Amino acid sequence: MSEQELKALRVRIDALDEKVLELISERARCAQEVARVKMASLAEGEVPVFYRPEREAQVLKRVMERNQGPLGNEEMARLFREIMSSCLALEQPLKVAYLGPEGTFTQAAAMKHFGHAVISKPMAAIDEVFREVAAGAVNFGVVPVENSTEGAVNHTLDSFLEHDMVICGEVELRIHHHLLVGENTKTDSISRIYSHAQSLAQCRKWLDAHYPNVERVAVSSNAEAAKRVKGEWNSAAIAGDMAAGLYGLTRLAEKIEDRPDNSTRFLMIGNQEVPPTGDDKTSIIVSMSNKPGALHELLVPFHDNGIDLTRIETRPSRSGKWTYVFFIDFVGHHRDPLIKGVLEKISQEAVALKVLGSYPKAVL
Ligand SMILES: O=C(O)C(=O)C[C@]1(C(=O)O)C=C[C@@H](O)C=C1
Repeated sequence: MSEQELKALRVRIDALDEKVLELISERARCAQEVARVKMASLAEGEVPVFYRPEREAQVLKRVMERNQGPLGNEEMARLFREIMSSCLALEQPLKVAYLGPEGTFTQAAAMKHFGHAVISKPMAAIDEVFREVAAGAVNFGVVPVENSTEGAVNHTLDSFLEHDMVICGEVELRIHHHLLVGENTKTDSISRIYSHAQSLAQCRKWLDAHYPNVERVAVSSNAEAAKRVKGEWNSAAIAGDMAAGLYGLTRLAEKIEDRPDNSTRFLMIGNQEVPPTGDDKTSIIVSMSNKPGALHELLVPFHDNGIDLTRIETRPSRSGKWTYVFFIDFVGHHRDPLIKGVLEKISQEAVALKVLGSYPKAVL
């Protein structure tokens, strides 16, 4: 390519950038107008709701449907995700608590869902994320709920039993783990590998094959593991890209998770009910009386109405030894007449039924 051709293309890019800039600014002004309208239509004592997850899901879906490349759908949606995040910040900067410290996969999930224009607050434990939301110190919280290799994150499920929380969104993240070392690490004398217990489990076979006699130390998060390695010459950490970047560690081995499709699902928790989008999921907690056939009774209304169950999990209930609660996710919104009927049927048989929330299926 000649210098002249390159120059001409850059002139075109500059002109396009100018238009993009103008359009983004126009969009941002529109969002400011939306905020004004929302404020003006408030009833006496009503609190404005600026963040609208159902609308955001629709915007992102539309972008993906209309995109004709060459950028991929996900790439394009990610760009719009950030534009919307900044537009929302003009209306109201969202405060989001997540399972920290900085550099965790949960932080990456929070950014994927809300974009980068939020004020994010790392918390030391899952329960603290719930408490921070309950106390009103933040608008939303982000917690991991299940991993495709290791299953349920029990701390999260148990926290739902203790707090009244509304689930308002979900996000799925592909989890890639790396073996990370610091600049002072003697890589042939590694005697300890730090990581979160879930991550150690997700890399169990790889560790058995490559570091069978090395001590595995479970710490509170992958980011904490990365932090520790920085100051030690004989240790390594298993963590992801964000933690590696944050603590300046290098990858001794990449993508060491036992299953290549290793993914984690995260939930956004808050106090805000989300209206239907037409492509939603609902999460409920049910406790049944301890009698034969109770689980069958619980599942029949779903089957009879052709409702797609996406997950069912059992946890010990807090109210008695050997009694259980079921966490169930299914496709549909609790305001759909069909789902309403099913929930009514279940509540007739159940000891207790709590709808944790209906929310748009993950778009990104
Ligand atoms: O449509 C709205 O209610 C808006 O506030 C606008 C907008 C956007 O930028 O598109 C911004 C924030 C909301 O979460 C959803 C959408």
